[in-house]
Amino acid sequence: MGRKILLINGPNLNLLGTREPHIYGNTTLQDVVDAAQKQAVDLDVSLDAFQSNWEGAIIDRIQQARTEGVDAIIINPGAFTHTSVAIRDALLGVAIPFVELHVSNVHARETFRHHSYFQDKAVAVVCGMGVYGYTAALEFAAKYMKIS
Ligand SMILES: O=C1C[C@@](O)(C(=O)O)C[C@@H](O)[C@@H]1O
Repeated sequence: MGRKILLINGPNLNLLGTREPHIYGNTTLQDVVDAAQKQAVDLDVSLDAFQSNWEGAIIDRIQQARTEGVDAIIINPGAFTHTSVAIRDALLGVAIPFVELHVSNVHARETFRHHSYFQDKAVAVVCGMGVYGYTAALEFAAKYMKIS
């Protein structure tokens, strides 16, 4: 088995597929996770997926990742992207390389979405590819991302 990858989705991403479909599309989070699990088998990596609407739960999950030997994290922090120093600190605290992911092109939206507390620390930032971004990020994390 290859790398151990953790996929984290933050607040309101449980509503994917029904939430503002003109922005986020019609694919549900369950569909995204199922497709990612199939892709993980093909890529010979182990994938664990976690979603929470709670900042503290996301921080706890990130801290747990260190004890599990997770090699890489893919995170869509949702609105916490633009607010959370605490999640940023958690990612830096565990020192696990991560990819920041957004379904929508945040730079083409409201100005408050242009700033990210993660972008300067992420190995890569994926945005505006719709849910295909999850496929791209997983392939990158499994095959090309440098891990320490
Ligand atoms: O909840 C989200 C989803 C998002 O991270 C995206 O996937 O495009 C973009 C964020 O600005 C927003 O708050």
